[in-house]
Amino acid sequence: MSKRNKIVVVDDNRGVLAAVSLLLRPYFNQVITLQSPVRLEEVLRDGVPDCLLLDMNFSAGINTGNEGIYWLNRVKRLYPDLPVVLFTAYGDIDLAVRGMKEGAVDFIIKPWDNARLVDTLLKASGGRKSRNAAADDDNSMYWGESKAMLALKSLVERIAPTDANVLITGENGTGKEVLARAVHRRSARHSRPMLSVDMGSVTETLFESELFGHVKGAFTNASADRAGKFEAADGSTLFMDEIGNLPPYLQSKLLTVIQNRKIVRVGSNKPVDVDIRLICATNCDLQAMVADGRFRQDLLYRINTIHLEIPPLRQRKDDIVPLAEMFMKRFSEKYKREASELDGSARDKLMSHYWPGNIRELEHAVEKAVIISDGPVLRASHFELPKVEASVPGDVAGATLEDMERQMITAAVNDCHGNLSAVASRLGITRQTLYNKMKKFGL
Ligand SMILES: Nc1ncnc2c1ncn2[C@@H]1O[C@H](COP(=O)(O)OP(=O)(O)OP(=O)(O)O)[C@@H](O)[C@H]1O
Repeated sequence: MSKRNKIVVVDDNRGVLAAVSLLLRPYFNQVITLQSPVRLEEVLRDGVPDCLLLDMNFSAGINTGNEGIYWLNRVKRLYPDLPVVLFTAYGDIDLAVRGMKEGAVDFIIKPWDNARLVDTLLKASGGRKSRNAAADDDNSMYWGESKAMLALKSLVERIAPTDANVLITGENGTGKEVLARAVHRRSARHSRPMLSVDMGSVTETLFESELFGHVKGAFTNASADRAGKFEAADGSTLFMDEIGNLPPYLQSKLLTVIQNRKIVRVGSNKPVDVDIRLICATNCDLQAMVADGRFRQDLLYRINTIHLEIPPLRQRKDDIVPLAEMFMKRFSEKYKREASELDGSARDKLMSHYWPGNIRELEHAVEKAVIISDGPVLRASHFELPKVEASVPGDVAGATLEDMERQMITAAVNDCHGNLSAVASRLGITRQTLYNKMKKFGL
Protein backbone atom coordinates (compact mmCIF):
# COMPACT_ATOMS: atom_id res chain seq x y z
CA MET A 1 0.00 0.00 0.00
CA SER A 2 1.21 3.52 -0.77
CA LYS A 3 2.25 5.89 1.98
CA ARG A 4 -0.62 7.96 3.33
CA ASN A 5 -0.48 11.65 4.00
CA LYS A 6 -1.64 12.38 7.53
CA ILE A 7 -3.04 10.67 10.61
CA VAL A 8 -4.11 12.14 13.94
CA VAL A 9 -3.79 9.96 17.05
CA VAL A 10 -5.53 10.95 20.30
CA ASP A 11 -4.67 9.11 23.50
CA ASP A 12 -4.06 10.38 27.01
CA ASN A 13 -1.16 8.01 27.58
CA ARG A 14 2.15 9.49 26.46
CA GLY A 15 3.78 6.08 26.17
CA VAL A 16 1.04 4.91 23.83
CA LEU A 17 1.39 8.04 21.70
CA ALA A 18 5.16 7.61 21.43
CA ALA A 19 4.92 3.95 20.48
CA VAL A 20 2.14 4.43 17.94
CA SER A 21 3.83 7.44 16.41
CA LEU A 22 7.06 5.49 15.93
CA LEU A 23 5.17 2.59 14.43
CA LEU A 24 3.17 4.72 11.99
CA ARG A 25 5.86 7.04 10.67
CA PRO A 26 6.94 4.74 7.83
CA TYR A 27 3.32 4.63 6.63
CA PHE A 28 2.17 8.25 7.02
CA ASN A 29 3.99 11.46 5.99
CA GLN A 30 2.68 13.17 9.08
CA VAL A 31 1.66 11.64 12.42
CA ILE A 32 0.03 14.20 14.72
CA THR A 33 -0.40 13.09 18.34
CA LEU A 34 -2.69 14.70 20.90
CA GLN A 35 -2.88 13.85 24.57
CA SER A 36 -6.40 15.20 24.86
CA PRO A 37 -9.23 15.72 22.37
CA VAL A 38 -9.70 19.33 23.50
CA ARG A 39 -7.54 20.64 20.62
CA LEU A 40 -8.83 18.07 18.15
CA GLU A 41 -11.20 20.35 16.27
CA GLU A 42 -8.54 23.03 15.90
CA VAL A 43 -6.12 20.44 14.49
CA LEU A 44 -8.75 19.10 12.08
CA ARG A 45 -9.52 22.62 10.90
CA ASP A 46 -5.89 22.97 9.85
CA GLY A 47 -6.34 20.07 7.45
CA VAL A 48 -8.48 16.95 7.56
CA PRO A 49 -6.24 13.87 7.92
CA ASP A 50 -6.67 10.56 6.12
CA CYS A 51 -7.63 8.90 9.38
CA LEU A 52 -8.19 9.56 13.08
CA LEU A 53 -7.23 7.04 15.76
CA LEU A 54 -9.30 7.97 18.80
CA ASP A 55 -8.95 6.62 22.32
CA MET A 56 -12.24 5.88 24.13
CA ASN A 57 -11.29 7.02 27.65
CA PHE A 58 -9.65 10.27 28.56
CA SER A 59 -10.26 11.44 32.12
CA ALA A 60 -7.95 9.54 34.42
CA GLY A 61 -9.90 7.15 36.58
CA ILE A 62 -13.16 7.48 34.68
CA ASN A 63 -13.43 4.64 32.24
CA THR A 64 -16.92 4.97 30.89
CA GLY A 65 -15.86 5.40 27.27
CA ASN A 66 -18.51 8.08 26.92
CA GLU A 67 -15.83 10.63 26.19
CA GLY A 68 -14.81 8.59 23.16
CA ILE A 69 -18.39 8.31 21.91
CA TYR A 70 -18.92 12.03 22.55
CA TRP A 71 -15.85 13.00 20.51
CA LEU A 72 -16.67 10.49 17.82
CA ASN A 73 -20.11 12.04 17.34
CA ARG A 74 -18.72 15.52 17.39
CA VAL A 75 -16.07 14.75 14.79
CA LYS A 76 -18.50 12.83 12.57
CA ARG A 77 -20.92 15.76 12.63
CA LEU A 78 -18.21 18.10 11.39
CA TYR A 79 -16.40 15.68 9.07
CA PRO A 80 -18.80 12.86 8.17
CA ASP A 81 -16.33 11.31 5.71
CA LEU A 82 -13.32 11.23 8.03
CA PRO A 83 -12.55 7.58 8.88
CA VAL A 84 -12.33 7.21 12.66
CA VAL A 85 -10.77 4.11 14.23
CA LEU A 86 -11.42 3.64 17.94
CA PHE A 87 -8.69 2.66 20.33
CA THR A 88 -10.16 0.70 23.17
CA ALA A 89 -9.35 -1.43 26.18
CA TYR A 90 -10.13 -5.14 26.05
CA GLY A 91 -13.14 -4.89 28.36
CA ASP A 92 -14.76 -2.20 26.23
CA ILE A 93 -15.74 -4.20 23.18
CA ASP A 94 -19.40 -3.33 23.66
CA LEU A 95 -18.48 0.32 23.50
CA ALA A 96 -16.44 -0.20 20.38
CA VAL A 97 -19.41 -1.95 18.78
CA ARG A 98 -21.59 1.00 19.73
CA GLY A 99 -18.97 3.32 18.26
CA MET A 100 -19.06 1.45 14.96
CA LYS A 101 -22.82 1.69 14.85
CA GLU A 102 -22.40 5.42 15.36
CA GLY A 103 -19.96 5.83 12.50
CA ALA A 104 -16.47 4.61 13.40
CA VAL A 105 -14.94 2.47 10.64
CA ASP A 106 -13.16 0.02 12.93
CA PHE A 107 -11.61 -0.46 16.35
CA ILE A 108 -8.30 -1.66 17.79
CA ILE A 109 -8.08 -3.38 21.13
CA LYS A 110 -5.25 -2.56 23.55
CA PRO A 111 -2.73 -4.05 23.98
CA TRP A 112 -2.55 -3.99 20.23
CA ASP A 113 -0.88 -6.12 17.64
CA ASN A 114 1.42 -3.89 15.58
CA ALA A 115 0.76 -5.49 12.20
CA ARG A 116 -2.99 -5.39 12.72
CA LEU A 117 -2.93 -1.78 13.89
CA VAL A 118 -1.03 -0.67 10.79
CA ASP A 119 -3.19 -2.76 8.49
CA THR A 120 -6.44 -1.42 9.98
CA LEU A 121 -5.29 2.20 9.79
CA LEU A 122 -4.05 1.88 6.22
CA LYS A 123 -7.28 0.25 5.15
CA ALA A 124 -9.33 2.89 6.97
CA SER A 125 -7.41 5.73 5.39
CA GLY A 126 -7.47 4.15 1.94
CA GLY A 127 -10.79 5.56 0.91
CA ARG A 128 -12.74 8.42 2.39
CA LYS A 129 -16.02 6.96 1.16
CA SER A 130 -18.29 6.74 4.15
CA ARG A 131 -19.07 3.14 5.00
CA ASN A 132 -22.52 4.31 6.00
CA ALA A 133 -23.29 4.82 2.37
CA ALA A 134 -23.19 1.08 1.85
CA ALA A 135 -26.33 -0.93 2.38
CA ASP A 136 -27.34 1.17 5.34
CA ASP A 137 -30.93 1.50 4.42
CA ASP A 138 -31.49 -1.86 2.96
CA ASN A 139 -34.81 -2.60 4.52
CA SER A 140 -36.07 -4.97 1.90
CA MET A 141 -38.15 -7.87 3.06
CA TYR A 142 -36.55 -11.28 3.26
CA TRP A 143 -39.35 -13.80 3.11
CA GLY A 144 -37.53 -16.89 4.28
CA GLU A 145 -38.25 -20.49 3.54
CA SER A 146 -40.68 -21.51 6.26
CA LYS A 147 -44.14 -22.69 5.26
CA ALA A 148 -45.79 -19.88 7.19
CA MET A 149 -43.83 -17.17 5.39
CA LEU A 150 -44.30 -18.71 1.94
CA ALA A 151 -48.05 -18.75 2.56
CA LEU A 152 -47.89 -15.14 3.74
CA LYS A 153 -45.97 -14.14 0.62
CA SER A 154 -48.52 -15.71 -1.66
CA LEU A 155 -51.34 -13.92 0.17
CA VAL A 156 -49.47 -10.61 -0.11
CA GLU A 157 -48.97 -11.08 -3.86
CA ARG A 158 -52.73 -11.45 -4.22
CA ILE A 159 -53.93 -8.64 -1.97
CA ALA A 160 -51.23 -6.00 -2.45
CA PRO A 161 -52.54 -4.66 -5.79
CA THR A 162 -56.04 -4.14 -4.34
CA ASP A 163 -56.88 -1.09 -2.24
CA ALA A 164 -58.07 -3.18 0.70
CA ASN A 165 -57.08 -1.99 4.17
CA VAL A 166 -54.57 -4.30 5.83
CA LEU A 167 -53.96 -5.13 9.47
CA ILE A 168 -50.56 -6.63 10.27
CA THR A 169 -50.12 -8.33 13.63
CA GLY A 170 -47.08 -9.90 15.17
CA GLU A 171 -44.77 -9.59 18.14
CA ASN A 172 -42.32 -6.77 18.45
CA GLY A 173 -39.51 -6.97 15.87
CA THR A 174 -41.17 -9.54 13.59
CA GLY A 175 -41.02 -7.13 10.65
CA LYS A 176 -44.46 -5.54 10.52
CA GLU A 177 -43.19 -2.30 9.02
CA VAL A 178 -40.99 -4.17 6.55
CA LEU A 179 -44.05 -6.16 5.48
CA ALA A 180 -46.13 -3.00 5.14
CA ARG A 181 -43.49 -1.63 2.76
CA ALA A 182 -43.55 -4.86 0.79
CA VAL A 183 -47.33 -4.51 0.39
CA HIS A 184 -47.00 -0.87 -0.66
CA ARG A 185 -44.24 -1.68 -3.16
CA ARG A 186 -46.51 -4.20 -4.86
CA SER A 187 -49.48 -1.82 -5.01
CA ALA A 188 -50.63 0.60 -7.68
CA ARG A 189 -49.67 3.40 -5.29
CA HIS A 190 -45.97 2.47 -5.22
CA SER A 191 -44.80 5.48 -7.24
CA ARG A 192 -45.50 7.69 -4.20
CA PRO A 193 -43.67 7.00 -0.91
CA MET A 194 -45.51 5.26 1.91
CA LEU A 195 -46.00 7.50 4.95
CA SER A 196 -45.68 6.16 8.48
CA VAL A 197 -46.98 7.33 11.80
CA ASP A 198 -46.12 5.57 15.04
CA MET A 199 -48.97 5.82 17.51
CA GLY A 200 -46.62 4.44 20.16
CA SER A 201 -44.29 7.41 20.06
CA VAL A 202 -46.56 10.40 19.33
CA THR A 203 -47.63 12.05 22.56
CA GLU A 204 -51.37 11.93 23.05
CA THR A 205 -51.79 15.68 22.85
CA LEU A 206 -50.19 15.73 19.40
CA PHE A 207 -52.04 12.74 17.93
CA GLU A 208 -54.80 14.76 16.43
CA SER A 209 -52.73 17.47 14.80
CA GLU A 210 -50.21 14.86 13.62
CA LEU A 211 -52.93 12.89 11.83
CA PHE A 212 -55.35 15.58 10.72
CA GLY A 213 -53.14 18.68 10.54
CA HIS A 214 -54.22 22.07 11.84
CA VAL A 215 -54.87 25.62 10.77
CA LYS A 216 -53.00 28.66 12.01
CA GLY A 217 -54.14 29.67 15.49
CA ALA A 218 -55.91 26.37 16.22
CA PHE A 219 -53.90 26.13 19.45
CA THR A 220 -50.89 27.77 21.07
CA ASN A 221 -47.80 27.23 18.88
CA ALA A 222 -49.93 26.61 15.77
CA SER A 223 -48.21 29.47 13.98
CA ALA A 224 -49.02 28.28 10.45
CA ASP A 225 -51.33 25.93 8.57
CA ARG A 226 -49.97 22.41 8.52
CA ALA A 227 -51.11 19.27 6.71
CA GLY A 228 -51.39 16.08 8.76
CA LYS A 229 -50.33 12.56 7.77
CA PHE A 230 -53.67 11.77 6.12
CA GLU A 231 -53.36 14.65 3.68
CA ALA A 232 -49.66 14.02 3.11
CA ALA A 233 -50.43 10.38 2.26
CA ASP A 234 -53.14 11.34 -0.26
CA GLY A 235 -52.79 9.06 -3.29
CA SER A 236 -50.46 6.76 -1.38
CA THR A 237 -50.39 4.40 1.62
CA LEU A 238 -50.48 5.43 5.28
CA PHE A 239 -48.84 3.00 7.70
CA MET A 240 -50.22 3.42 11.22
CA ASP A 241 -48.00 1.52 13.63
CA GLU A 242 -49.18 0.57 17.13
CA ILE A 243 -52.80 1.23 16.23
CA GLY A 244 -53.79 -0.27 19.62
CA ASN A 245 -52.53 2.97 21.20
CA LEU A 246 -55.14 5.12 19.48
CA PRO A 247 -57.28 6.75 22.17
CA PRO A 248 -61.08 6.23 21.92
CA TYR A 249 -61.96 9.71 20.62
CA LEU A 250 -59.46 9.30 17.76
CA GLN A 251 -60.76 5.82 17.03
CA SER A 252 -64.11 7.45 16.22
CA LYS A 253 -62.45 10.09 14.08
CA LEU A 254 -60.45 7.48 12.19
CA LEU A 255 -63.60 5.51 11.54
CA THR A 256 -65.23 8.62 10.08
CA VAL A 257 -62.20 9.25 7.83
CA ILE A 258 -62.33 5.68 6.51
CA GLN A 259 -66.07 5.92 5.87
CA ASN A 260 -66.21 9.40 4.35
CA ARG A 261 -62.72 9.64 2.86
CA LYS A 262 -62.51 13.20 4.12
CA ILE A 263 -60.58 14.86 6.94
CA VAL A 264 -60.99 18.18 8.71
CA ARG A 265 -57.90 19.95 10.03
CA VAL A 266 -57.90 20.88 13.71
CA GLY A 267 -59.39 24.39 14.03
CA SER A 268 -61.06 24.26 10.63
CA ASN A 269 -64.50 23.19 9.46
CA LYS A 270 -63.58 22.65 5.84
CA PRO A 271 -63.50 18.98 4.80
CA VAL A 272 -60.63 17.89 2.54
CA ASP A 273 -60.84 14.78 0.35
CA VAL A 274 -58.23 12.12 1.02
CA ASP A 275 -57.54 8.98 -0.94
CA ILE A 276 -55.40 6.67 1.15
CA ARG A 277 -54.80 3.01 1.61
CA LEU A 278 -54.44 2.21 5.26
CA ILE A 279 -52.06 -0.40 6.62
CA CYS A 280 -52.22 -0.72 10.39
CA ALA A 281 -49.96 -2.76 12.65
CA THR A 282 -50.03 -3.81 16.25
CA ASN A 283 -48.62 -6.31 18.69
CA CYS A 284 -51.73 -5.98 20.86
CA ASP A 285 -54.59 -8.44 20.77
CA LEU A 286 -57.23 -6.12 19.25
CA GLN A 287 -60.00 -8.73 19.64
CA ALA A 288 -59.30 -8.82 23.37
CA MET A 289 -59.26 -5.00 23.44
CA VAL A 290 -62.65 -5.00 21.70
CA ALA A 291 -63.91 -7.50 24.29
CA ASP A 292 -62.99 -5.19 27.15
CA GLY A 293 -64.17 -2.05 25.46
CA ARG A 294 -60.79 -0.51 24.70
CA PHE A 295 -61.06 -0.73 20.91
CA ARG A 296 -64.05 -0.11 18.68
CA GLN A 297 -65.36 -3.21 17.00
CA ASP A 298 -66.62 -1.28 13.95
CA LEU A 299 -63.16 0.23 13.50
CA LEU A 300 -61.53 -3.17 13.76
CA TYR A 301 -63.81 -4.44 10.96
CA ARG A 302 -62.79 -1.51 8.80
CA ILE A 303 -59.04 -1.80 9.27
CA ASN A 304 -58.68 -5.56 9.03
CA THR A 305 -60.24 -6.22 5.65
CA ILE A 306 -57.09 -8.27 5.14
CA HIS A 307 -55.30 -9.62 8.18
CA LEU A 308 -51.63 -10.58 7.86
CA GLU A 309 -50.15 -12.33 10.88
CA ILE A 310 -46.36 -12.64 11.11
CA PRO A 311 -45.33 -15.57 13.31
CA PRO A 312 -42.60 -15.04 15.92
CA LEU A 313 -39.14 -16.12 14.82
CA ARG A 314 -39.00 -19.03 17.28
CA GLN A 315 -41.99 -20.54 15.47
CA ARG A 316 -40.29 -20.45 12.09
CA LYS A 317 -36.93 -21.90 12.92
CA ASP A 318 -36.20 -22.71 9.27
CA ASP A 319 -35.76 -18.99 8.70
CA ILE A 320 -33.23 -18.30 11.47
CA VAL A 321 -30.05 -19.38 9.67
CA PRO A 322 -30.97 -17.96 6.23
CA LEU A 323 -31.89 -14.64 7.86
CA ALA A 324 -28.65 -14.66 9.88
CA GLU A 325 -26.70 -15.33 6.67
CA MET A 326 -28.45 -12.48 4.90
CA PHE A 327 -27.61 -10.08 7.74
CA MET A 328 -24.04 -11.43 7.86
CA LYS A 329 -23.58 -10.57 4.20
CA ARG A 330 -25.17 -7.16 4.63
CA PHE A 331 -23.07 -6.22 7.66
CA SER A 332 -19.84 -7.68 6.28
CA GLU A 333 -20.24 -5.31 3.36
CA LYS A 334 -21.18 -2.42 5.57
CA TYR A 335 -18.34 -2.86 8.08
CA LYS A 336 -15.81 -4.24 5.57
CA ARG A 337 -15.42 -7.57 7.33
CA GLU A 338 -14.76 -10.97 5.81
CA ALA A 339 -17.45 -12.91 7.69
CA SER A 340 -19.18 -15.20 5.22
CA GLU A 341 -19.88 -18.42 7.10
CA LEU A 342 -21.60 -19.56 10.28
CA ASP A 343 -19.94 -22.61 11.79
CA GLY A 344 -21.92 -25.43 13.46
CA SER A 345 -21.56 -23.97 16.94
CA ALA A 346 -22.96 -20.62 15.79
CA ARG A 347 -25.89 -22.27 14.01
CA ASP A 348 -26.70 -24.36 17.10
CA LYS A 349 -26.61 -21.30 19.31
CA LEU A 350 -28.85 -19.29 17.01
CA MET A 351 -31.27 -22.18 16.57
CA SER A 352 -31.67 -22.77 20.30
CA HIS A 353 -32.23 -19.15 21.33
CA TYR A 354 -35.78 -18.02 22.15
CA TRP A 355 -35.58 -14.69 20.22
CA PRO A 356 -37.98 -12.59 22.29
CA GLY A 357 -37.01 -9.58 20.16
CA ASN A 358 -37.51 -11.58 16.94
CA ILE A 359 -35.81 -10.44 13.72
CA ARG A 360 -34.71 -7.13 15.22
CA GLU A 361 -32.84 -9.04 17.94
CA LEU A 362 -31.30 -11.42 15.39
CA GLU A 363 -30.23 -8.50 13.22
CA HIS A 364 -28.50 -6.80 16.16
CA ALA A 365 -26.84 -10.05 17.28
CA VAL A 366 -25.43 -10.65 13.79
CA GLU A 367 -24.36 -7.03 13.44
CA LYS A 368 -22.35 -7.26 16.62
CA ALA A 369 -20.89 -10.67 15.70
CA VAL A 370 -19.74 -9.31 12.33
CA ILE A 371 -18.20 -6.23 13.91
CA ILE A 372 -16.13 -8.28 16.36
CA SER A 373 -15.35 -11.05 13.86
CA ASP A 374 -11.73 -11.85 13.07
CA GLY A 375 -12.01 -13.82 9.84
CA PRO A 376 -14.47 -15.50 7.50
CA VAL A 377 -16.10 -17.78 10.08
CA LEU A 378 -18.56 -16.68 12.76
CA ARG A 379 -18.54 -18.98 15.80
CA ALA A 380 -20.85 -19.31 18.80
CA SER A 381 -18.45 -17.15 20.82
CA HIS A 382 -19.13 -14.21 18.50
CA PHE A 383 -22.80 -14.23 19.46
CA GLU A 384 -23.64 -12.75 22.79
CA LEU A 385 -27.21 -13.80 23.44
CA PRO A 386 -28.80 -12.97 26.77
CA LYS A 387 -30.16 -15.93 28.66
CA VAL A 388 -33.89 -15.50 28.77
CA GLU A 389 -34.56 -15.63 32.48
CA ALA A 390 -38.00 -15.85 33.99
CA SER A 391 -37.08 -13.31 36.63
CA VAL A 392 -34.13 -11.28 37.77
CA PRO A 393 -31.56 -13.58 39.39
CA GLY A 394 -31.11 -13.19 43.12
CA ASP A 395 -27.35 -13.09 42.87
CA VAL A 396 -26.54 -9.73 41.39
CA ALA A 397 -23.00 -9.51 42.69
CA GLY A 398 -20.79 -8.12 39.96
CA ALA A 399 -23.74 -7.09 37.77
CA THR A 400 -23.92 -3.46 36.71
CA LEU A 401 -27.13 -1.48 36.76
CA GLU A 402 -27.19 -1.80 32.98
CA ASP A 403 -26.81 -5.60 33.18
CA MET A 404 -29.79 -5.73 35.51
CA GLU A 405 -31.90 -3.42 33.33
CA ARG A 406 -31.11 -5.51 30.31
CA GLN A 407 -32.04 -8.73 32.13
CA MET A 408 -35.27 -7.26 33.45
CA ILE A 409 -36.30 -6.04 30.01
CA THR A 410 -35.43 -9.36 28.38
CA ALA A 411 -37.36 -11.30 31.01
CA ALA A 412 -40.40 -9.01 30.74
CA VAL A 413 -40.39 -9.17 26.91
CA ASN A 414 -40.32 -12.94 27.21
CA ASP A 415 -43.10 -13.09 29.80
CA CYS A 416 -45.30 -10.69 27.83
CA HIS A 417 -44.65 -12.55 24.55
CA GLY A 418 -43.23 -9.47 22.93
CA ASN A 419 -46.17 -7.18 23.68
CA LEU A 420 -44.26 -3.97 24.29
CA SER A 421 -47.18 -2.05 25.73
CA ALA A 422 -47.54 -4.77 28.36
CA VAL A 423 -43.76 -4.80 28.97
CA ALA A 424 -43.68 -1.02 29.44
CA SER A 425 -46.56 -1.02 31.89
CA ARG A 426 -45.09 -3.96 33.79
CA LEU A 427 -41.74 -2.19 34.14
CA GLY A 428 -43.42 1.12 34.96
CA ILE A 429 -41.85 3.03 32.05
CA THR A 430 -43.26 4.58 28.88
CA ARG A 431 -43.13 2.73 25.58
CA GLN A 432 -40.73 5.34 24.25
CA THR A 433 -38.34 4.81 27.17
CA LEU A 434 -38.62 1.08 26.64
CA TYR A 435 -37.84 1.49 22.92
CA ASN A 436 -34.82 3.64 23.74
CA LYS A 437 -33.51 1.13 26.24
CA MET A 438 -34.06 -1.82 23.90
CA LYS A 439 -32.23 0.03 21.16
CA LYS A 440 -29.36 0.82 23.52
CA PHE A 441 -29.05 -2.81 24.62
CA GLY A 442 -29.46 -4.14 21.07
CA LEU A 443 -32.57 -6.12 22.02
N1 LIG B 1 -38.32 -10.16 6.75
C1 LIG B 1 -37.33 -9.33 7.05
N2 LIG B 1 -36.30 -9.21 6.22
C2 LIG B 1 -35.28 -8.36 6.52
N3 LIG B 1 -35.21 -7.62 7.63
C3 LIG B 1 -36.23 -7.69 8.47
C4 LIG B 1 -37.34 -8.54 8.24
N4 LIG B 1 -38.21 -8.42 9.26
C5 LIG B 1 -37.67 -7.54 10.10
N5 LIG B 1 -36.48 -7.10 9.64
C6 LIG B 1 -35.60 -6.14 10.31
O1 LIG B 1 -35.92 -6.20 11.70
C7 LIG B 1 -36.05 -4.90 12.26
C8 LIG B 1 -37.46 -4.74 12.85
O2 LIG B 1 -38.40 -4.71 11.80
P1 LIG B 1 -39.75 -3.85 11.91
O3 LIG B 1 -39.47 -2.50 12.47
O4 LIG B 1 -40.44 -3.95 10.60
O5 LIG B 1 -40.49 -4.73 13.02
P2 LIG B 1 -41.87 -4.41 13.73
O6 LIG B 1 -42.57 -5.70 13.86
O7 LIG B 1 -42.58 -3.30 12.99
O8 LIG B 1 -41.36 -3.91 15.15
P3 LIG B 1 -42.19 -3.07 16.28
O9 LIG B 1 -43.27 -3.97 16.76
O10 LIG B 1 -41.15 -2.82 17.31
O11 LIG B 1 -42.69 -1.82 15.62
C9 LIG B 1 -35.76 -3.91 11.16
O12 LIG B 1 -34.43 -3.45 11.31
C10 LIG B 1 -35.91 -4.70 9.88
O13 LIG B 1 -35.03 -4.25 8.92
